[in-house]
Amino acid sequence: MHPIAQSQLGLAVIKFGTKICNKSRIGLVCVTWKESVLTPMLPKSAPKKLIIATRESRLAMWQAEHVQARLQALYPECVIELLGMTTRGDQILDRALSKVGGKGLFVKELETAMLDGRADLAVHSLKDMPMDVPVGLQLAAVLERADPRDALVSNLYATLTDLPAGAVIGTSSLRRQAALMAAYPHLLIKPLRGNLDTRLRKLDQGDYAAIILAAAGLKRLGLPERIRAYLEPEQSLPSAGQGAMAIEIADNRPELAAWLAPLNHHVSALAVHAERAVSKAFGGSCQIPLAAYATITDDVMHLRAFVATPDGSKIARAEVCGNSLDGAQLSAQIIDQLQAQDAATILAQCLSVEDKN
Ligand SMILES: NCc1[nH]cc(CCC(=O)O)c1CC(=O)O
Repeated sequence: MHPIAQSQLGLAVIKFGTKICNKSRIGLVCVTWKESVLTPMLPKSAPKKLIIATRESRLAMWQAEHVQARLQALYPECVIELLGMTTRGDQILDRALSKVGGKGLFVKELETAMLDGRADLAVHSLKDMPMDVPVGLQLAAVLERADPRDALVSNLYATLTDLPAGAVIGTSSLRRQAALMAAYPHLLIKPLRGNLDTRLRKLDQGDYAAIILAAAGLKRLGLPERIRAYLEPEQSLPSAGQGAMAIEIADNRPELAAWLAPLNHHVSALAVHAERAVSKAFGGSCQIPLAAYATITDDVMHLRAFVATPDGSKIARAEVCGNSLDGAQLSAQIIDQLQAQDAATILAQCLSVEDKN
């Protein structure tokens, strides 16, 4: 196995395992390792002023304003301000994210603002957050997950099966690319970067026959009518955390963590933590085509994942069901299943493709 993959596999299981073991199973509220998964009661004190760091894309602003409104409802007396920031991920638009350093590019400036005391919290799309929360920071809450599915957006075609051979599909996600190329080898995938508005503009200019976007983002921007078809998990398994927003804070602010805890959605948090443990085991970046998606019904978690080569020619798939409080064990089982299908070779292939680029 690739040495990086090997060490990361071990690490993920141990850390996630620690988290679950620390958690009380008799109903007492207890904040675990770096990410809290249970929702405590509303704290007795209330914040006087909160500054929310956010990227300035329309989606990021919507998400920050959503959190602002939720907090305002909880703490009517509190002054809540937004601090808009540009990240390197917003600036570098001419290269695939997988080639310029991945997810951290969208969150670093916001994290620095919190560590410097210029902001109290940052609101992120959880999908864009690296699997390792940097030292000094923690996830304080995962909000209730919205639609996790990918969506087909096109001015010409209503479904993926309508697309003719040679049609150009826009996506810069290696996960979406691998899923599409495996199922529709006659389609051409071309990179598509930029925020949602930019991507939609490029589609409307005629650069692509269709593009794939997250349904949640389109709905948040008030553009559900742009969705021509939903890609069900069987067609395009979502990426870890897709559709969920997260709140990040400095880890030396327990009172702030308590103020934000009522926004945590327990079931969504259980699902995305399991997904992120799988993603982390395989490097947790956007450099490899990786999907991890959990649903929870009646306390039963159904966790699915795949690791693929970028062209979709090799795909390792795994699936497990179990108690939703056993996310750590379920993700470890998924990782084992993927390894048994030679995920390490797939991963090594991705990394060597990456080296050549
Ligand atoms: N990678 C960018 C990104 N980050 C979060 C979303 C959508 C909203 C979400 O998944 O919560 C998107 C757009 C997309 O993938 O189409």
